[in-house]
Amino acid sequence: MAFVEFEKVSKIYHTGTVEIPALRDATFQVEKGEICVIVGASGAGKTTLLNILGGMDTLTGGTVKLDGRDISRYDRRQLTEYRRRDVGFVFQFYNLIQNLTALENVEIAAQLCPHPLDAAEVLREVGLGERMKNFPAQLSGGEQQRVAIARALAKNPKLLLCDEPTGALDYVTGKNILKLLQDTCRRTGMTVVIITHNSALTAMADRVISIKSGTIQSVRKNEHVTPVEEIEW
Ligand SMILES: Nc1ncnc2c1ncn2[C@@H]1O[C@H](COP(=O)(O)OP(=O)(O)OP(=O)(O)O)[C@@H](O)[C@H]1O
Repeated sequence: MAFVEFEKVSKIYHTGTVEIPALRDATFQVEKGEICVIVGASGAGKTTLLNILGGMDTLTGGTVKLDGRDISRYDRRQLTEYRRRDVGFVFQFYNLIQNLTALENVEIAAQLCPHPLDAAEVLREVGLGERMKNFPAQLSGGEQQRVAIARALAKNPKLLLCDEPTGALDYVTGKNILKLLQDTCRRTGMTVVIITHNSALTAMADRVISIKSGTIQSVRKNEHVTPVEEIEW
């Protein structure tokens, strides 16, 4: 049994009388502790897939299991609980609370879950030991994304989901963030799923899933994972 299992997952959005098939029979698996990069063009269905995996959206058909649990049958309350306890999210635009310090942003998320890590310790691990008392506006984009990653990690989640985590960052800063994600995955054994349109990032992944027009095109295990610092794009 794999850690993440998508089995013939479909998602149809309805806007008025128009049906938009965002996912069609999506089937794939991700093993525990892997970095999985899901790559595809704009509109391919990446966010839809990530939202379903993160319990933020429901599916039209199929089955999604995480760690043996069928999350696709969860009701709203169970999904809320799942999002709180089991999933850490990192978004393109950080989504920090502006009037809380870096430390408070991490603490507030940690308070939601039963077995959080120490917020200050996690901030030190992402390289922000000296900036904990700063507000988001006093931090660079890369530092804000580090806070967002610390916030996700402090929940001690089963799964870390990242939606274009470097989309708002310059090249070097983006690379540092990806290195942090790769190092964190290796150090903690956490399963990390990253969605991106940048196919260069597939080199850093243990598993590469390519998606086009809502259909999984290929699922590939990467035999030669490249350290982020050696990837160029
Ligand atoms: N809430 C929604 N209502 C209607 N259609 C939607 C909704 N969300 C997504 N779609 C449609 O579903 C398809 C897949 O969208 P999705 O956002 O998953 O793609 P994506 O690969 O993440 O794209 P991008 O890289 O631009 O974010 C698109 O055709 C999109 O317009």
